[in-house]
Amino acid sequence: MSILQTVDLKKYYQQGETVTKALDGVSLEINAGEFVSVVGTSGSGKSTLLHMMGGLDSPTSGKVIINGEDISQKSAEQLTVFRRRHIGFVFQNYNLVPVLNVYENIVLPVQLDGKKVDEQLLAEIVGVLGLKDKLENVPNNLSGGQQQRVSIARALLTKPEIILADEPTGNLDSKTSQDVLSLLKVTSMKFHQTVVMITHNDAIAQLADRIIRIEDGKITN
Ligand SMILES: Nc1ncnc2c1ncn2[C@@H]1O[C@H](COP(=O)(O)OP(=O)(O)OP(=O)(O)O)[C@@H](O)[C@H]1O
Repeated sequence: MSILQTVDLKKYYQQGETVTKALDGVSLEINAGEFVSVVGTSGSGKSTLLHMMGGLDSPTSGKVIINGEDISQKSAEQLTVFRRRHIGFVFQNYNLVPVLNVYENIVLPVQLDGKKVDEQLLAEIVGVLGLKDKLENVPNNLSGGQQQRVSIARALLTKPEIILADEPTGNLDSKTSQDVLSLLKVTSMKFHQTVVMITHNDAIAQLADRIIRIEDGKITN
């Protein structure tokens, strides 16, 4: 069953006379539970695609359909709520709040949504990710790999159907990258999530169930 679909998605940027076709007619379908990587060289359109899929930016034309809903039709406020409830983001630079400890960082999106923290799920997630002993640390006292595991825990706790990861291992060495990604794979399977991960690293991409290749804003495979 398709959980995420893009239909002839285009994103053009105009600067003066120049038009950059960051996405130039991308149609793809991702099934529920799939772990997909999006691979392409620098400037090929990967981040633009992920931003459109996550409703962080709107397309020039085309559709993004998540769970049967066309998110391109939503207002900015509707999108904010939709993102918080359905999509988890993992970024290369972790995006943790430095003054909050690990526990506070992980529960922040749930609290922002006015929901009660599922402490049992949280305990399970931090157990799998090996963060049980780190809950009171602030991010600065953690290694890059640990910080990325915190950002994965934060994404998982809101129980999103889809996790969008933009170069999640971009700042990590290759051994830590493999460890963090294996954990992302295990946890997303355990909690029945779909993962779309951007990378320009072919070895990392191979860990996915399927690889989508993008070049000059077009899918090439
Ligand atoms: N806000 C913007 N204004 C103008 N051009 C943009 C903007 N954002 C992206 N682009 C252009 O769109 C194209 C695709 O950019 P995008 O960031 O999606 O590539 P990418 O594959 O993620 O690259 P990288 O791996 O270097 O992050 C590039 O040519 C980029 O310069």
